[in-house]
Amino acid sequence: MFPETKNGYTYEDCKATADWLLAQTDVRPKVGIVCGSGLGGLADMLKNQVAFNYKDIPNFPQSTVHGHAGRLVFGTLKGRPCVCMQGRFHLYEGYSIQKITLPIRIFKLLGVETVMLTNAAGGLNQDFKVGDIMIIKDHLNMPGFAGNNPLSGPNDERFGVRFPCMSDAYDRELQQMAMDVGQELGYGDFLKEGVYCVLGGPSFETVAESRMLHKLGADAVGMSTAPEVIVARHCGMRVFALSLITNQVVMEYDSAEKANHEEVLQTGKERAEQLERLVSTMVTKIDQKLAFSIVV
Ligand SMILES: O=P(O)(O)O[C@H]1O[C@H](CO)[C@@H](O)[C@H]1O
Ligand SMILES: Nc1nc2[nH]cnc2c(=O)[nH]1
Repeated sequence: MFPETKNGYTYEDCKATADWLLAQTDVRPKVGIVCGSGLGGLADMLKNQVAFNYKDIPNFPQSTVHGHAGRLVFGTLKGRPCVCMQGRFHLYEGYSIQKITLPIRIFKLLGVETVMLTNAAGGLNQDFKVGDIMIIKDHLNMPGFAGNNPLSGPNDERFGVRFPCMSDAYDRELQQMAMDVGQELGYGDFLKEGVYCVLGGPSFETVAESRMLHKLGADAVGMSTAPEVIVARHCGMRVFALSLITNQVVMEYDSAEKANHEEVLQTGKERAEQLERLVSTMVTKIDQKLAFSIVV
């Protein structure tokens, strides 16, 4: 419906999409959620849903990956207004990095203040097990090292500054809240924290690549999230992100294990319930915190 400029969408394009959505729902979301591979069940938890297929939303790309339904769902999670991407976009689908992060700017223009992202990732940290939930405390943005950053191109100050700080990208209070909620829910044994590394994909890592990433300080590796985080922080939203460790990355040449998307989706199914409870409990606490900060 709108032309994609060389460097992505303009502020006005994003605003047109946000206004189109706002005209069709009374929900005014304060929290925006992005569901990772096989983790779309979170969106199904929303009550009083108003849902849009991506193909019907002006400017939106289409989901092409199994495990990403391709729906934007508005509704309430435990009474709190939310919007949820049931399916995200990845560089390897052939979209530009500006296009895969476009929904995050639309979140901002919908009124979202906090973004919560989930992903499926391979475990590099040798203490991690399949099924662990890793609270992301930092990232290594490998496509960014090669110049593929979602903020490349002209900067529109209405979104944010030219050179945004990323040393505080992952909100520390929300990380602590996740730890506390996880302990309350009895998840202590499988709740971890660590550094997420994004690669372009879609091929999984070689043994040499995995060993290198581990040495560089990455605890988990995937093909998403960091570009979305950069865009969210650029436009001033708070960010919380977690990885479900869906597979153990192969680090030895004599291993019989082979990374595959079916295992990723299967692990997602097995941990879905706990992950959904963690995120939905956090949403209620974030909301209370916002209400409190308005009162004082
Ligand atoms: O990051 P999400 O979308 O959870 O998906 C992860 O799972 C897929 C590989 O199985 C890749 O797309 C990887 O990024
Ligand atoms: N790159 C990468 N992405 C993943 N997503 C889920 N598991 C993996 C993995 O092992 N490697």
